[in-house]
Amino acid sequence: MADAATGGAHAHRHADGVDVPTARRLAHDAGAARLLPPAPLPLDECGGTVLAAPLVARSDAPSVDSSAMDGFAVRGEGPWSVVDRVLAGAVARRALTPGEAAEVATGAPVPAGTERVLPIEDVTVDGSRVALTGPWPSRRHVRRRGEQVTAGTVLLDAGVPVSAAVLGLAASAGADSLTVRRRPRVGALLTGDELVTSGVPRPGQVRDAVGPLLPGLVEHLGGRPVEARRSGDDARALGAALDSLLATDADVVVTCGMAGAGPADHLHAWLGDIGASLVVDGVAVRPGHPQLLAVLPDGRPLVGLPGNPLAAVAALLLLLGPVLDGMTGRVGPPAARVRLVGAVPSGRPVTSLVPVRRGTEPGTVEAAGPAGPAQLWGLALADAVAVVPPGAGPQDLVELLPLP
Ligand SMILES: Nc1nc2c(c(=O)[nH]1)N[C@H]1C(S)=C(S)[C@@H](COP(=O)(O)OP(=O)(O)OC[C@H]3O[C@@H](n4cnc5c(N)ncnc54)[C@H](O)[C@@H]3O)O[C@H]1N2
Ligand code: MOO
Repeated sequence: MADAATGGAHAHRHADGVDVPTARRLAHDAGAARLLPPAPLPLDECGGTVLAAPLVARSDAPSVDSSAMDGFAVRGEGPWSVVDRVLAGAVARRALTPGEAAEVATGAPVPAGTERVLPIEDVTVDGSRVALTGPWPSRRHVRRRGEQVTAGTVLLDAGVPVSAAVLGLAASAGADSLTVRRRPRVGALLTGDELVTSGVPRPGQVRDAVGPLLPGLVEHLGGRPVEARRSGDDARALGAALDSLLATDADVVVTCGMAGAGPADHLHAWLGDIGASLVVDGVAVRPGHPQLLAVLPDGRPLVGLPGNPLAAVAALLLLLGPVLDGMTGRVGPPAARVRLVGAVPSGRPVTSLVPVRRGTEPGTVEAAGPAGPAQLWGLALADAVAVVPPGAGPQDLVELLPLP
């Protein structure tokens, strides 16, 4: 690491950097310090945001007593005379008296006085008379008003990500808009003189693999990818590219490459020069230990990804994810914990990240494929990344970080 960078640095650093739980907590705290303001948004613009206020039911569900079946709402003993017809969108003309029936559609309001709904398959209809063909059905097939939810019920707490199901629930609850925190805008800078963006690289060149994976992962982690710029390796080019990226409205900056201590790694020096605070400078994890998190003088977080592509993904999962959670107030589900079977790292002194997929035995996962730091094959076959803590044995449960 370049000494110049320690000027503005406050991170406590040992050989490898901080441990994984500490890194994730520091990243979450840095994001939470930049909590985005809550804002009302129309429902159709809320997908992928995070609730900033609880979702409260605005009405009872169902809003009236309604039929759960296509059939006949009846009162008293049969046979019944059919006096009304209530299809979806309509309301009954009048209450039923004993011996009367109304034809009803599923979801339609039942007339006042309805005791039960007889499904169409359980009755015979003769002109305006309807009779039960068999014994009384065991169920009444009437959904009572407020049976599912009563007005004022808190359906979801602040912090819940707005999924497709949440949009549907919000609509059912009568909401036209939601108070949410938008996706933080994530600007990126990919560094490296050797990078090419098409074709098979010539000797000395490397095909950029992080640029193509970045938008999908940023999106998966709750951000909005807005810019992906490139810079060569010299210090001035890096500084100019970062300055111009910071002039955009990005809420978070991600860099790729230059996270290490090599001769062309000018990121630490630039961070030191501008007076950034280095919050995480290295994490005790394989792959991805040179990852870093800084807070820029204007308060924006910068996540530095190592150049090796799987190491870059490690940093996205361990640092960018928690930063974005902090900025949006997102509260994820409790971590899934499973047993990692097969050839797995065991008894290592630092945390290992292993791309995994569901194992054949229930409740297990197995390594998905080859996963060296510069290798994405296993990741492409994986549905999650397992976090294997230092010293973990083959029987231990491990946390899964889901992949898109
Ligand atoms: N003396 C040491 N050398 C290295 C160490 C170390 O501790 N001591 N750590 C190694 C580890 S681990 C990693 S990871 C890398 C980190 O490197 P940088 O973040 O400084 O990145 P670069 O040097 O620019 O690149 C490393 C490697 O990755 C390739 N790369 C970069 N960007 C991309 C991209 N967008 N797509 C595909 N591949 C990319 C680059 O060509 C290099 O091969 O440092 C190790 N060295
Ligand atoms: O972070 Mo590095 O890729 O572990 O090799």
